Amino acid sequence: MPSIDVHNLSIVFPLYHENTRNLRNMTHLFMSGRLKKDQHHKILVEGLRNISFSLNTGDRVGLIGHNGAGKTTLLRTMAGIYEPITGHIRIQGSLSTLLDPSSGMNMDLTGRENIHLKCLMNGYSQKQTQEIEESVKDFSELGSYLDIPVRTYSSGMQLRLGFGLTTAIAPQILMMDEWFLTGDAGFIIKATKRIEQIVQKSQILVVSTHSPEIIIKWCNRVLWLDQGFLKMDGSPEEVLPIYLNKSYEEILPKDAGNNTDIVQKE
Ligand SMILES: Nc1ncnc2c1ncn2[C@@H]1O[C@H](COP(=O)(O)OP(=O)(O)OP(=O)(O)O)[C@@H](O)[C@H]1O
Repeated sequence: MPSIDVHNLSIVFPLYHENTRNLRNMTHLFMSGRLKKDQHHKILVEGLRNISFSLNTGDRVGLIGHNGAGKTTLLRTMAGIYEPITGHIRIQGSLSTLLDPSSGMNMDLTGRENIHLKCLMNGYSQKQTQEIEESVKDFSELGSYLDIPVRTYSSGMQLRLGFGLTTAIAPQILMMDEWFLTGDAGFIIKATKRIEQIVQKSQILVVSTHSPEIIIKWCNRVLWLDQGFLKMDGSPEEVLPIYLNKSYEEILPKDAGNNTDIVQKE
């Protein structure tokens, strides 16, 4: 069964930029107590501070928190991009991430070659590879661009390819940053539909978002990060009213009762 166990996790970032000597630029970080000095007097920012939680099958988690709270850092650490300085993360199950459109993509290869490479790395059969290629081709609408190097793509084209490829097969665990649902209006509609299909099939979802609508639609659990700490862990009904300082009825989208494509909550 897929699961995620995060225990006493802390992440720090060294600050190398010369502006770190300018105290005015750093006031908000000083105020929050998130700046430290190491033994060489280098300034460090605490991205995450002593976080613990466990996720199991059926958990559809919305990560919320104000700018700089640590949402992206937590997603990136769970995805294995950042190394914890203390604590540990244990993940069981197949994991896909929608964090960076070009991540895992070889920019010198064509879109089609990248599809084949990913399928090869995942050990997919020839038949599965053909199906994935068809699915990505349809979704991305890249046409003949699929046969030229990815480095020549616009950022929107990279997004279509990365999104199409990552969502072609439903993983057991899906992690995504909500900014993935940006782009032109047509793409957002298409991407939202595809995400909703994959969200229904995935057994654990973690989405970082500033949107209460996404949480109400997709999530049955909310982790509220504040200044790098885990401030609250509960259902949307429990956490959102406190976070937004509104009643749950005020937060509910007006058409919530009529929405037919809402993901079923466990
Ligand atoms: N590469 C980095 N180097 C230095 N500091 C960083 C780095 N990445 C993040 N931080 C710091 O870590 C803290 C958490 O940042 P993070 O990007 O995780 O926040 P967030 O909740 O995702 O914010 P937002 O909603 O604005 O995207 C912030 O104080 C940020 O300045």
